[in-house]
Amino acid sequence: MTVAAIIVAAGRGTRMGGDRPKQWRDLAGRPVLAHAVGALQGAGVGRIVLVLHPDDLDRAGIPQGVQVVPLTGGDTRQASVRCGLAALAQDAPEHVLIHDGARPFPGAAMIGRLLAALTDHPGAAPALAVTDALWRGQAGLVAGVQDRTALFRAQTPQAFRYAAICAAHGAHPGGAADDVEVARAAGLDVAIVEGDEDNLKLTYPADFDRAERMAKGRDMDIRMGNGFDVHAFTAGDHVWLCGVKLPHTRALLGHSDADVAMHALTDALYGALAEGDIGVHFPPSDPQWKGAQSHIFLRHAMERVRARGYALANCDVTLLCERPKIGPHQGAMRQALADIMGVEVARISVKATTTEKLGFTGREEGIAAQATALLVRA
Ligand SMILES: Nc1ccn([C@@H]2O[C@H](COP(=O)(O)OP(=O)(O)OP(=O)(O)O)[C@@H](O)[C@H]2O)c(=O)n1
Ligand SMILES: C[C@](O)(CO)[C@H](O)COP(=O)(O)O
Repeated sequence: MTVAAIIVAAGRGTRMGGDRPKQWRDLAGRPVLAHAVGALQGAGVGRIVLVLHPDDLDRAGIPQGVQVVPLTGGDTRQASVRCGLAALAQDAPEHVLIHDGARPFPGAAMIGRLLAALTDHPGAAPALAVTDALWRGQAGLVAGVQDRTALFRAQTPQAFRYAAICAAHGAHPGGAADDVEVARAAGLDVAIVEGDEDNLKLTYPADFDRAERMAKGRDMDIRMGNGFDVHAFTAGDHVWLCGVKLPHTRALLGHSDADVAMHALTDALYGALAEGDIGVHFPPSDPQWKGAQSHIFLRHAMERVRARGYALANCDVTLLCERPKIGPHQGAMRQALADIMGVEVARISVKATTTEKLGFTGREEGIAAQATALLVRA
């Protein structure tokens, strides 16, 4: 399944006011937009198109690792979405998430629910059931009550099969509030997926105050884990370390591919979640894991991280060995781990040390690895 995201951020924020559009205002140390981009990246979305107003293309603080597309063809949200869809056309993804740049906190668990719903439906959108009583008002007085049964508050990202939502936008006359409206006009079913109270849209100044309080609280919701592993050498001609195959005079012995570094990192993630270790999830007594490639374990640990609503802030892996020399392969190892974990390479560190020829690693009887991982609420 290939997934891309479009973040529409070309609005002028007239209801919020202020010296710049709301998505460019500072929220706990970085622009609102950077929170939205970081949250989607943290949820594993690697390809993001950012639709910006032409006046904003030179602004400081445009997030890294995204494709920037200037708004053309109108000044509505819908025009912004169409620009984003067109930008994805050349290498079309199967699924697309369409998100407001003015919503800084789209949670990873909610994004997981949306993508899962696309298996059975062409569209899926997050929403919260209305729980307050609803009134009609007139001249400052309550003029009547409104039945709230089956009413929902719509959020973004709204998720679609890419080809279907492109066709729906192509056929729509314009004037839709969101992409669910466009999809429904084309006859597409859109599943309602549980939204998230934290996924607020910044519309008025009071929303910004609430977001600042939330950002402070979220920054404190962090979890740390560490992992340690050892594998002995045996006869062979290569080792797997951090997902990279290195020619060597020996191999590492193990039930799986014996990627000792990836095992330590996987255990650090499970440890941060207090969800046991690799042996609990993939018992060595189970023959199906014999010879398994270790990326299966690491991917599973990252799925658990996201399902619990966290994102990886950073991780740090240290290999303890005399040989093979790790330095020349550090870049490839960091990239391999980033690809498997679905995070930016800048969040991953790989380094190595010898043990000065002391102990079992010094005698080259095996390799040890340790890892730490820091998780933050997504
Ligand atoms: N021409 C537009 C209008 C809106 N948006 C984006 O659509 C999202 C939701 O829109 P809204 O909250 O209405 O933002 P604004 O249009 O900026 O706000 P206002 O209506 O108060 O001016 C925002 O991320 C906004 O930047 C956009 O990309 N292009
Ligand atoms: C798309 C949206 O975020 C769904 O709630 C919302 O409709 C966009 O903002 P607006 O205030 O309706 O312009």
